[in-house]
Amino acid sequence: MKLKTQLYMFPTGVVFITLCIFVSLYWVWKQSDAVFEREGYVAEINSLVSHLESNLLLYEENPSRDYIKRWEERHKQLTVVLHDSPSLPPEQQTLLNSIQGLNRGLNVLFERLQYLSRDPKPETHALRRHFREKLIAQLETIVEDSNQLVLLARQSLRESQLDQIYMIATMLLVGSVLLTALAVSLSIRLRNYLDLLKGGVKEMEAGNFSTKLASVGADEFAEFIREFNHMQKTLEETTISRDALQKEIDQRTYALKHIASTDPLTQVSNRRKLMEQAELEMARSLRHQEPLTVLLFDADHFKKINDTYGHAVGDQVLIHLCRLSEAEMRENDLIARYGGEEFVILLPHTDITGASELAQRIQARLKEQPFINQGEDVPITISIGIATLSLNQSFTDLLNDADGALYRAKQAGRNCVKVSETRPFVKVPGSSFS
Ligand SMILES: Nc1nc2c(ncn2[C@@H]2O[C@H](COP(=O)(O)OP(=O)(O)OP(=O)(O)O)[C@@H](O)[C@H]2O)c(=O)[nH]1
Repeated sequence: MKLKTQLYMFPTGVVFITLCIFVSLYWVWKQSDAVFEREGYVAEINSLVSHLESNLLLYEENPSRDYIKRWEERHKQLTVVLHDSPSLPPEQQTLLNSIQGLNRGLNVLFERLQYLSRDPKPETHALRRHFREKLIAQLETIVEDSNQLVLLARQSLRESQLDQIYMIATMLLVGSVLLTALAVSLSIRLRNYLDLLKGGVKEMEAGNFSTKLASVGADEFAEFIREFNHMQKTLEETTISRDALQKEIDQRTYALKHIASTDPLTQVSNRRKLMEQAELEMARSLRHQEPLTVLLFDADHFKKINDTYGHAVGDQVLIHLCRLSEAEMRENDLIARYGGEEFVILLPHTDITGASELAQRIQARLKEQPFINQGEDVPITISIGIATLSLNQSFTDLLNDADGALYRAKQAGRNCVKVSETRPFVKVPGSSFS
């Protein structure tokens, strides 16, 4: 059943019950009116009968023509009243018929009484009294019957009132039961649909757009659920395309970051990345009181290699130099091209000893694995300067120290390692720096 129909049933039911109650009350009012009318009618009959009775008594005392005339007038009026009766139910109509029969007999009896009244014989006296008593008895029977008619009318009204009360009570009871059942069914429907929707919204909130809500039937709720599913599908598609876009952006951002921080020839970090990373490592080194050392190396007589083999081979030699160095480094170490044929290796948690060992390993490896150009070894050596971080020193100062050591290595004949003589960063338990 459609929700609209179910909602319309409430006012329709209330209007129907109210109408029935009004009709019922109107019916009772009409019945009461009819009883009042009958009471008036019976009062009129009783009044005329009473007149006839008193007229009869007067006639008995003085049997004059005047009283006969009055009797006839009253009797005529009574006949007219009985003839123009209101419409009555069968039982009351039977009673009225009996009154009409009695009325017809009144004149016969009165005529006989007149006849006997004119006869002065003493033996007629008893007969006259008999007719008079019969006439009075008949008049009283008319009064009794008419009173009975009123009683019947009142009884019929009472029955009718009881019927209407039962009918109204039944209607109110049935109506309220039906409307309550309707309200309960509506509230269950509403609660079920709201629970369903709540589940759907929670799923969406959790990022799950694929769960479709079950739409049963063809009511407004089912229509709403279908619209909800449609919205969920649209959102799912939008989210998928947004996710794909975000993935693409992430990939491109990563590529751009890589390009921005990488030397295009050797694919090691560039100077910019070196500076960024150095800043982090210096802060970490100071915080954890760990040594931080740099290794600065430069290819020896590189100009000669370029001149001998050409610039392109010189490029390949630089790449070879980087790959060999990387092979000897730890994961946390960072190699960066500092400029031209000069490279820096940033060594966290490493002191001078560790850096010197690495420098020697790189030199040894270079000796073992020279660059080969067209089947011919290209002899290449490097000079290395090492410096470790001192207290209150900037990274530029540290590089300058390493550069000073490198200079000394060059001066010492190249292909060797020199260490900066600045005061190293020393870890002292229980205090900060020394
Ligand atoms: N092939 C190549 N050569 C480069 C690159 N960058 C710098 N160079 C060359 O490297 C050479 C460096 O020469 P110098 O500064 O005189 O030093 P060197 O010849 O290595 O001599 P020392 O450093 O004193 O041993 C120059 O000829 C530069 O042109 C590069 O990316 N590729």
